[in-house]
Amino acid sequence: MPLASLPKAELHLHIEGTLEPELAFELAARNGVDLPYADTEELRKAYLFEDLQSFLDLYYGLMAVLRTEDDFEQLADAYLARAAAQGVRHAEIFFDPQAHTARGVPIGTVVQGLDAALSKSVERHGVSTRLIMCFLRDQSAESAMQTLESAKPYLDRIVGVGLDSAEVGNPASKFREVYEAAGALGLRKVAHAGEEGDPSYIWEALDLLGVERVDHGLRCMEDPALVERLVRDRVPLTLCPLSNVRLRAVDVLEEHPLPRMMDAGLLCTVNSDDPAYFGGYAGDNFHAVREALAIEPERLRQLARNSFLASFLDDDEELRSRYLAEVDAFAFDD
Ligand SMILES: Nc1ncnc2[nH]cnc12
Ligand SMILES: [Zn+2]
Repeated sequence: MPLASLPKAELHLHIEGTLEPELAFELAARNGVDLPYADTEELRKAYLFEDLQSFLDLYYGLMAVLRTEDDFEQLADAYLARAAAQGVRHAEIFFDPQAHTARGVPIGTVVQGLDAALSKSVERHGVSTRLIMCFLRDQSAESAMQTLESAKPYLDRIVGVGLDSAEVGNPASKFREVYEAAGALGLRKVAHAGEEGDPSYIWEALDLLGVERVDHGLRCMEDPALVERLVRDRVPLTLCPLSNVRLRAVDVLEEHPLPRMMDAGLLCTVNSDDPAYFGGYAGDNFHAVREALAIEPERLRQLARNSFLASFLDDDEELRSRYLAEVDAFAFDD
């Protein structure tokens, strides 16, 4: 079987980051939104990012086209179809409520629209799903708390909370209270840390927020004590190799620390982050790291196993076992 069909879980995926230019223009026309680009080609040409912030500016701007439940359903359904075609069997999907409520789109519209796609995903695409609500770390702690409060009617559809957006200058400590409150509501906890921020951002996510998984975690390699802690506690890292190149967290994929991270005993997973912007979905990321870093088949299998082990499928161990058996049975032929 081709590598793309290696069964895998995607654990670091922003649904808003799956908005392909074609769909953006379709939704813009439907909703009467003017985009500052002539066509999809011109929009794609703008995808040359210098860092995280230059990406976020474009990313939040393009979200203007997402307005109705149907828009969110269509967005999520298109992602699930693409992910399924690249071997994704389970997806834990981030969304950014504040990026929509700030534009007057209620959180209920977002969750109900996404849920309309997610609730049909097993049947339509053979992909099980979970939904994770992220707080924007460049907004205030009060806004995060209000967002958690506004999500209360929808918590049966949300498995956990995350933290994303501009990292440097917005440490995890700012969100200690809201994570405590989320934990008290039974929500799982993850956070972006160590993408652009130094290792202290990862320490804070672990020690102050009590996260179970670290999104990115790339810069942990600068701190041996931190690596030791992550290995000891088997804290999964959701790495996004193509994203790291596009946002210049690493210069070239050939220099990505993934092999060294695996050698160090870290529980690494490979994910796509914002695939419409960074040049590839989950299977494309696996393919790219295999080519650039010469990762051998048994290590690719380990990455796929890790994705299910790191997932929040502990509420369905039978399903997790089935997925792991699929990974073990996979025969590489390319
Ligand atoms: N890579 C990333 N880092 C932080 N926030 C994000 N939001 C969407 N993608 C992100
Ligand atoms: Zn991310």
